[in-house]
Amino acid sequence: MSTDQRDVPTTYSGKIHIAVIGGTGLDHLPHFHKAAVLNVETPWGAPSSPITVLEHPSPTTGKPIPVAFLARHGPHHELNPSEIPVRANIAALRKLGVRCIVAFSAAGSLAEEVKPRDFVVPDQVIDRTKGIRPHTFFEDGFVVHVPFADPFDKRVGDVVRKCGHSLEGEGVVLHDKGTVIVMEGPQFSTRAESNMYRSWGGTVINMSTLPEAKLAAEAEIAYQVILMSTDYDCWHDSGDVSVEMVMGHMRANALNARHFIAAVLDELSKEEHGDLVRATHLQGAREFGISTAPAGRSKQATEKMKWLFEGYFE
Ligand SMILES: CSC[C@H]1O[C@H](OP(=O)(O)O)[C@H](O)[C@@H]1O
Ligand SMILES: Nc1ncnc2[nH]cnc12
Repeated sequence: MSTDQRDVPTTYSGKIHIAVIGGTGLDHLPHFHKAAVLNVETPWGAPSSPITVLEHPSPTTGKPIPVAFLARHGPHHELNPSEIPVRANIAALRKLGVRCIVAFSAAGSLAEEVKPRDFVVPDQVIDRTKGIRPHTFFEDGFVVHVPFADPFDKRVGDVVRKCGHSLEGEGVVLHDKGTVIVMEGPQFSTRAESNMYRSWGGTVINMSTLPEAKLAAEAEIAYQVILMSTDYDCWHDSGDVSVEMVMGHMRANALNARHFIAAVLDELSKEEHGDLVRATHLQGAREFGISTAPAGRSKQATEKMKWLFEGYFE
């Protein structure tokens, strides 16, 4: 353990509403004050990594606003996309008070106009995971069906888009919408699959946006992912995707990615977004959407639900 880490508190008393989930090439956020590092246990196990609490001064009030940061693949990228304990990640963040997540992920481009190093703020998703990832909180005697027609939160998405465009003069290229195909992995696609996804209207492809977005929706958390294109996948004649290619583009564009996230955190820390980061527009949706009648609810599942949704189901 570094001296730096030894000195950081392991508890944090305030509520944290905003979180960033980082992926490949973005396993920490430097240049933020590290207020705490938390080890949170959930009924779904431990999250991918300890959760770092960063404090970000609000540009309007100067007040330090806490932001939770979680490295999706673990502190040393030891979890492949199918192994990520996504339920524990989302549950741990919700328990800390998080109601607004800005996720970040590398993605292959399926469209000529989305060049490597461009950013995409998608508005749709197609699920090509294979059912091997636990993907719901609502099971084992506690059935809830959640709307998912618009998989990302439009309000958070619009804040993210505005911030991305404000950085255009600094070399950020942003595509305001698109469909992300989420595949199982860890192998990349075949050429036939890549061409099929293009024919479906896919804009970009990755392995991590699901079930993350589905579980956030279940947990009444406003969620938007920012994708950075790191390759043209294998449909393109510029060379097949490899980890070296992904990492090369990610490293080369890391500064833009960090500026983008900092701009989003600046904006979300403003008082005018208080309701948005508390997701008051989503609040309470799960409490009354249960399909299972009280007599059919298992005690074990109900306990987990009470843990996750404090104050509901009393
Ligand atoms: C190292 S390339 C594959 C990897 O990159 C994408 O996203 P993330 O940023 O979460 O790592 C993709 O989903 C895969 O996990
Ligand atoms: N081409 C690709 N396919 C799936 N996931 C990716 N992550 C980055 N590039 C990718």
